[in-house]
Amino acid sequence: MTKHLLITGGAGFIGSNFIFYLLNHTDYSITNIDLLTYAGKNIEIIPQAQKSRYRFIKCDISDPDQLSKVFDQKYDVIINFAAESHVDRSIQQAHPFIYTNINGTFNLLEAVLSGKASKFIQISTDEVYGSLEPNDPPFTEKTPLAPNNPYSASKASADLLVRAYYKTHQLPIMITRCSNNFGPRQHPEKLIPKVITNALNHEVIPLYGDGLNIRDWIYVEDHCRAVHMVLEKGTIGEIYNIGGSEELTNKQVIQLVLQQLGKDEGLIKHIEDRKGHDRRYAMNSSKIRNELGWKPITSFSEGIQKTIEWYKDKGI
Ligand SMILES: NC(=O)c1ccc[n+]([C@@H]2O[C@H](COP(=O)([O-])OP(=O)(O)OC[C@H]3O[C@@H](n4cnc5c(N)ncnc54)[C@H](O)[C@@H]3O)[C@@H](O)[C@H]2O)c1
Ligand SMILES: Cc1cn([C@H]2C[C@H](O)[C@@H](COP(=O)(O)OP(=O)(O)O[C@H]3O[C@H](CO)[C@@H](O)[C@H](O)[C@H]3O)O2)c(=O)[nH]c1=O
Repeated sequence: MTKHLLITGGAGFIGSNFIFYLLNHTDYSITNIDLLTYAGKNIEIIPQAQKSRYRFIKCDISDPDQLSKVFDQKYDVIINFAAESHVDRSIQQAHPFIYTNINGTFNLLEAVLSGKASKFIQISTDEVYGSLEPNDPPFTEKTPLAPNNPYSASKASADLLVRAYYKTHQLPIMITRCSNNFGPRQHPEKLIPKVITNALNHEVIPLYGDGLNIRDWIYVEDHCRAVHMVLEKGTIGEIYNIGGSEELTNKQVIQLVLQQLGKDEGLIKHIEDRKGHDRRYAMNSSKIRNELGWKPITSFSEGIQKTIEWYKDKGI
């Protein structure tokens, strides 16, 4: 029987890529709910052949009244991508992060508890584990949570609520924690789209601090494929780390993107560091690789080429 999924945050970067992935690779029906914040701009035209399997409802997941209206049917799965996602904004103003990332997740868990969906997948982040020193081994699913900024603290709080509903109520949940995504449809407040759009517009590229902070980059479609595998084959109650195993300093990332754009490094400008800036993230993904047979297939350089092409086509 065709599955009917409730996807939250499907107008954002990863959620929209995930919806396109599912529409192209499965026969699932999808209800996409999104508040359409400044980051929710990816409400795109769904091809005619797929329209009958898709609907969009504007909804704030933190508002129980609005949320109750989307449960005009029971869903097989809720996949929660909706979040305030930008660390710099959480340092400026934390309230929306608490409101959406914690309260929103709580409301969705309550909906599952009252029988409105059969399964719940929480889309989380490597940032909940905090920061690594240069020689530390990558994060595993057993690494203790140690978030360092309001965004990551709100995501870790949500993860703990998900865990608690599993332990207390045996709610059928799973959690995925992914490293830094890049690819089409990402908001240009994030590093890679900012480098691409600023460079194409001959604008300065701000590099925080010494530029030697390390992130583990993954092409968004590899993340989408991993979440799909967790949905199909994951074990209830489990956490799955997802990483690209492409550790690069921010300076290297910018240099590689500029090289592929044929642009000059003179555009890079070192600026004041981010407060509480995590030094290094790196993911050990051996659990999802060994248990579910997933691995990333797009190299950093190939993913950057596709991403650049998408932003150029969009007319930046
Ligand atoms: N971007 C990454 O590198 C990355 C890595 C790991 C995990 N994640 C997680 O993946 C998820 C998606 O991240 P993203 O980069 O696509 O974020 P995004 O900011 O691009 O998209 C978030 C979406 O959530 C929607 N939203 C915000 N508040 C809402 C609310 N109250 N109700 C309903 N919708 C709301 C926004 O309108 C937007 O469409 C987030 O949960 C994030 O924590 C992101
Ligand atoms: C926007 C910007 C960022 N940076 C630096 C800060 C970080 O070390 C690195 C990447 O920054 P961002 O693109 O904001 O991503 P980061 O803070 O790592 O967080 C991202 O990756 C996380 C997963 O690790 C996700 O959970 C977050 O939602 C997502 O936003 O680049 C700069 O040097 N200059 C910039 O202008």
